[in-house]
Amino acid sequence: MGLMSFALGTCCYTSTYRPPYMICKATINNNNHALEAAYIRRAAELADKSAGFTSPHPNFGCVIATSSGHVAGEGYLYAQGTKPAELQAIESAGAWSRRATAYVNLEPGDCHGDHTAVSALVQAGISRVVVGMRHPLQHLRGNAVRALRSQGVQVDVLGEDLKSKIIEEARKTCLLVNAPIICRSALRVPFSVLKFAMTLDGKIACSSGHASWISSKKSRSRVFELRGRSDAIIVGGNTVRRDNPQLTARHGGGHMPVRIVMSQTLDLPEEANLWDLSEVSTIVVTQRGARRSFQKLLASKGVEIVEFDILNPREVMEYLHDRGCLSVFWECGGTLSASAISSGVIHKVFAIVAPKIIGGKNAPSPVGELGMVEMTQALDLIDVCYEQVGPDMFVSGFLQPLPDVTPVIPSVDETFAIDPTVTPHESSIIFFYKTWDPHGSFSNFSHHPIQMPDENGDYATWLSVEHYYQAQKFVGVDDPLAWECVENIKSAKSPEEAARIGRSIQRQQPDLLLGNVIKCKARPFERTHTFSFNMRRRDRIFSLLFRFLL
Ligand SMILES: NC(=O)C1=CN([C@@H]2O[C@H](COP(=O)(O)OP(=O)(O)OC[C@H]3O[C@@H](n4cnc5c(N)ncnc54)[C@H](OP(=O)(O)O)[C@@H]3O)[C@@H](O)[C@H]2O)C=CC1
Ligand SMILES: Nc1c(N[C@@H]2O[C@H](COP(=O)(O)O)[C@@H](O)[C@H]2O)[nH]c(=O)[nH]c1=O
Repeated sequence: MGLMSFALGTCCYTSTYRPPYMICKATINNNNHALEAAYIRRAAELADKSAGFTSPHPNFGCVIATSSGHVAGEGYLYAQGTKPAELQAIESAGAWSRRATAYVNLEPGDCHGDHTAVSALVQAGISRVVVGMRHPLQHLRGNAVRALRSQGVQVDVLGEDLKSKIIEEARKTCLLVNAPIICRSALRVPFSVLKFAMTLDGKIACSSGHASWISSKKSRSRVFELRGRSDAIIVGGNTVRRDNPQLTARHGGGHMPVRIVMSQTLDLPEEANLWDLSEVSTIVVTQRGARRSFQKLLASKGVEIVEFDILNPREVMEYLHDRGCLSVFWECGGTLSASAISSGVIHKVFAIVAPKIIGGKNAPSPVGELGMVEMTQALDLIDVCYEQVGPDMFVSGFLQPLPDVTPVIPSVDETFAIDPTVTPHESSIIFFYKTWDPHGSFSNFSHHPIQMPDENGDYATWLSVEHYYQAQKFVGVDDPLAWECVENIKSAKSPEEAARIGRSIQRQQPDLLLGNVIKCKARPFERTHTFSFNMRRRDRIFSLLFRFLL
C-alpha cells in the first residue's frame, strides 16, 4: 500500500505509509461534506478497480479515516467470495480502525448469512459508517445498515442522513460504479454501452466499408479494457461480413465477454474469427427459421444459436437479462446502433473521435436512421466526459439517467407471485440459483468451502463447489499441463475465476479432458438447484441456459 496524498477528487501514490498520513487538519464531522464526499468518491474509485471481475456481483470499496482526518486503510473487493473490501481496509488500518469512520460506496451485501463485512467493522471498533448507497437488491437492501445500527455503530447513508449538492455528486459516483447491477435490477435489461470510433467528419468507415483503423493503437488498447468490463459484446451481421472481427479483450486481464452476433438473414461467412471459440464463446441470435443448414454448420463448430420470433434489440436484451448478463458493449455499425437506440436499450455512449478526415458521401456514420427531422429532437447526452487518449478524444455520456433505485431483482420464489402465469412444473426451463438469491448458497458459485476426498482418499478443501467442479475436468489426466490446471483452479481467487480458467483450458485444449467428460457430466456433488417454469414468451429460449453457464 502506498502513501496516499489525497486531494479532493484526485489521488496519487508514493512510498509506503504507516502510520497513516494526514489528509487535512480539519476534523471530520457530519458538516464537513466536502471531505466526506471525497472519501466516498475514493471508495467508489477503489470499487471500480475490479469492474468486470465481480460480475454478476456489485463492486465494493472501503476507506477508513480517523477522526483527525487520516486515511488509515483502504480495500476493494476483487471478486465475490474474496476478502471483503471492509476487512481489507480494517486490516491495513490496524489499530487505527478504533473509533474511526469507514466509508463504503455500497452497503455491504449479506449474501446468505455471510456477515463478514459487518462483523469486521463492529469488531474493529469502527464508530461510524458512511454508506454511498444502499444495496440495490431488494432482499439485501437495508440489512447491513440495520445490523450495524443495532450494534451501536452510527450509520449515515448519502441522500438520507447526509444531504447537500456535493454529497449528491458523490452519491452519483457510487451509482455509476454499480450502474450494471442498478440497471439490471431497475430496468430488467443489462446496462448497455454503445461504442464507436469515428473520423472528425463523422464516418465509421470509408465508402468502401473499410474501417481498420480509425482510432489509434492506444485508443484500441483502451477499448480492450472497456470490453473487459462487460459481460457481452454485440455486433450486427454486416460488421461480421465486413470486418471479420475477433472481439476479444486483449488487455491482459482475466475477464473475457461472450461475443454475440445479431443477424436476421444468417447470411454470414462460413469461416470467421468469431467462430473460433478457443478463447471465448460466441452466440448468434437470429430470426426463427433462418437458414437451418447454416445453423447446423455453426452448431457443429460449437457456436450457440438462439432463435427469436421477432429479432430486435429489446427482445435480445431481455433475453440476456434473463441469462444473468449485467452489462453489454455494443460495437456494431450504424444500422444496428440506430435500432438499439430507438428501442431504448442503450444507456451510455462512448464515441472515439480520431483527428482524421475520410470524406465520402456514402461513408457510414455511427448511428443510422432515427426518424428525427428537427435539431430540437436530438438526444442530449448527460454527464458528458472528455478524455484524450493518444491523438484521439473519448467523449462519453449517458443517453438516459441512471434509475434512482428502489430496485427489485425478484427472487425465484417471488417470481411466481409477480407473474401469475408462471407454473412451477413445466419441464423446458432450467434455472440456476444466483448467489444473490435468498437461497443462493445452492449455487456452485456460493462462497462456501467444501471438503472432498482426493484419489488417495485424503480430504482436501476447495474454496467453492465451482472450484472443485472445474478441477474435476482435469483431475487424473496424466499430463503435466492438466496437473498445472488443477493447481491453478484450486488457487483461483474466486469461483468466477476458477470457472474462467477451467472453461478457457477446456476450449483451448479439448483433448486434455476427453477422458474426463463423462465424469464431469455426472456431478454427484452438484448443488445447483434446477426447476422449471413458464414465463410466457421467454420459455422458448430458456432450454439453452445450461450452455451459457458451462
Ligand atoms: N468504426 C467503428 O467503430 C465501427 C465501424 N463499423 C463499420 O460499419 C460498417 C457496418 O455497419 P452496418 O452496416 O451498419 O452494420 P451493423 O453492425 O449495424 O449490422 C447491421 C446488421 O445487423 C443485423 N441486425 C439484426 N437485427 C437487427 C435489427 N433489429 N436492426 C438492425 N440490424 C439488425 C442485420 O444483419 P443481417 O443482414 O445479417 O441480417 C443487419 O444487416 C462496416 O463498414 C464496419 O467496418 C462497424 C462497427 C464499428
Ligand atoms: N474500426 C475501429 C473499431 N471497430 C470495431 O472493432 C471491431 C474489431 O475488433 P477486433 O477484431 O477485436 O480488433 C470491429 O468489428 C468494430 O466493431 N473499433 C475501434 O476502437 N477503432 C476502430 O478504428
